[in-house]
Amino acid sequence: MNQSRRSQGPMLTFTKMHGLGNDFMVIDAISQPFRLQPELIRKLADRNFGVGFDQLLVVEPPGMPDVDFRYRIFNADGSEVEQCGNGARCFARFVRDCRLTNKKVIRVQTAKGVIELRIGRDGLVSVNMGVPELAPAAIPFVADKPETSYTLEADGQRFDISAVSMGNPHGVLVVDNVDSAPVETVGPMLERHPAFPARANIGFLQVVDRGHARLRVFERGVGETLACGTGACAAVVAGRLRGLLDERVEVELPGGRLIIEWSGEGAPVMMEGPATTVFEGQLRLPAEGSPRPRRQKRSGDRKKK
Ligand SMILES: N[C@@H](CCC[C@H](N)C(=O)O)C(=O)O
Repeated sequence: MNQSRRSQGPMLTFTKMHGLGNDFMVIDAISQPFRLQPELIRKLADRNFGVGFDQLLVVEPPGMPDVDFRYRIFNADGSEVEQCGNGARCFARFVRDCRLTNKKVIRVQTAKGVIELRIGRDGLVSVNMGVPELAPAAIPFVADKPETSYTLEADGQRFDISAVSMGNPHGVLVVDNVDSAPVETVGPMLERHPAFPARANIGFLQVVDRGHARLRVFERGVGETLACGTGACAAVVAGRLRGLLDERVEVELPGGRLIIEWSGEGAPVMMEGPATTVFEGQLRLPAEGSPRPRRQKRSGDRKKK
C-alpha cells in the first residue's frame, strides 16, 4: 500500500438536508463512530473543498431517561451550539427516514433542554421549541434587568435591540425593509458586541402586518443564512413583546416560510415548516493522527525577513 492510501481513515456516511435553504450535513453517530474535531468540521463545511453546510447535525444515543435521541449541533466555524430550529425539523425527518424510530412524537435532548418534534401527514414538521428566556443572565446579555429592548452602541451608531434566548442567543432589530437592511455590516458588528458575551445571532425583522413578518438573520458562527428557525422564533417573541405581532405569525425568510406561534411569557414557542433531504453520500475521513499535508512552496512565496 502506498503512503497516501495508508494515511486514509474510515468511510463516513452522511445525508445532506435543508430547512428552507439553511443547509446541513447530518451524521448518524449511533451506527458509526465519528470524532467531532472543530478542524475537521470546518473542513467539511467548506463550500469549495468540502461538503458545504451551515450546520453539522449529529444524532447520538440519549444521555438521559424519557428521550429518544441526543441532538448535537455545530456551526460551520466548528463551534458547538445549543439549538437549531431548521435543524430540528431535519433531525425528525432523518431519524424517521433512516428508521431509527417509528414514533410520531420524538423527544430529543439538546444542550439546553428537551424539545419535541412531530411529523405531520402533510410532511411538515412541527417543533415545540421550549419557553424563550428573557432574563439577561440566561441569554447571556449584559443588562441589569429584563427590558423589551435595549440600546447598544457600536461604530458610533445606536441600535434599539431586543435580546431573547431560544436556547441560543438572539438579538432582534426592527427595520422598515429587510431588503435594504444592513445585514452584512451591522450583523457581524452586533454578533460580537460585548453585551453578548457568548456572541449572538442577529435578526432584522420587518413587520408587514400583525400576522405577517419578513426576516433576515446574520447567524453566529456562519454569516447570513437563507433561514434561521430559532431566529424566526426569537423575532416573533421580540415582535410580540413590542406589541407589534399577533399570536400566530407567518415569517417570510429568504429561503421560504415558517409558521411561528407564541401565546406569551411562560409559554413555549411552536414552529412549523418543511424539512428536505437533498442527497446521501460517503466520504473518507483523514486517518487519526495523520500528518497534515505540507504546503508546496510556490515561486511567488516571499522570503521571511
Ligand atoms: N440555523 C439555526 C441556528 C443555528 C445555530 C446558530 N448559528 C447559533 O450559533 O446559535 C436555526 O435554524 O435555528
